[in-house]
Amino acid sequence: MLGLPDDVTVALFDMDGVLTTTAVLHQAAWKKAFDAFLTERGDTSGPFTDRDYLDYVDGRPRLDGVRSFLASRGITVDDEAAAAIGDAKNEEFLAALDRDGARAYPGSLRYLQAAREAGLRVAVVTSSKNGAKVLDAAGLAQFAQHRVDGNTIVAENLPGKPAPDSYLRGAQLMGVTPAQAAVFEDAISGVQAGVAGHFGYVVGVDRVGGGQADAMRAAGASIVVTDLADLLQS
Ligand SMILES: O=P(O)(O)OC[C@H]1O[C@@H](O)[C@H](O)[C@@H](O)[C@@H]1O
Repeated sequence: MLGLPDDVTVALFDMDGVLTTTAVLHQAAWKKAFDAFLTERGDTSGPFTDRDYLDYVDGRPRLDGVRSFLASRGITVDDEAAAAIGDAKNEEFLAALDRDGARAYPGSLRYLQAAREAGLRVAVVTSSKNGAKVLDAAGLAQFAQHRVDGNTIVAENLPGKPAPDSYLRGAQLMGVTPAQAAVFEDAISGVQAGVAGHFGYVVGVDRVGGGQADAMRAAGASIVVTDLADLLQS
């Protein structure tokens, strides 16, 4: 009924782009911050693109995203400069969140309600330090028994996605083995994390089209859907 293997008793949901419509706000905030940085530096490699977001930033903790994108352009900066780009991005993101708000995808809300009715237990595993704020704004905090977020990752010194550690921490908090948990992800780095952690099922949620579904399958996703409600029919 939930479209998952029978031995899966816990769902570990990524947040931005899986449960909430906020992935686009992150992407736009990153573009503003990186383009300002590149312009200021007189860099001629071109502006930050949609492809850059998907390949280097999507799903990763804030500073990992900064480092990963800059490395792709052959740019190295000190810790202070990296943090300043991350801070600028967060200011943009918080302003956009105030302006546009965070909404749950209707299909994701239906899936969470169905999960609750079926007794599937739920945690949220997000790289974002704004996890609590976004879940509250979207009215979804009530569904999650535990949350691993960007603050947990820093406090516990966990390697970020694509490493599996944040999801493994989520499974541990829920008291299950990875084989008993399903991972739900919209980022390639997150699918890779679910596969690396040997989770029982890895659901890729393709919100962008293009080659994303194929890339998720190549990364090892068990199934790719465009909306969580698609799983309710399977
Ligand atoms: O800057 P924050 O809110 O801590 O978020 C870090 C990352 O969190 C992830 O959930 C998003 O996919 C990324 O786009 C974002 O950069």
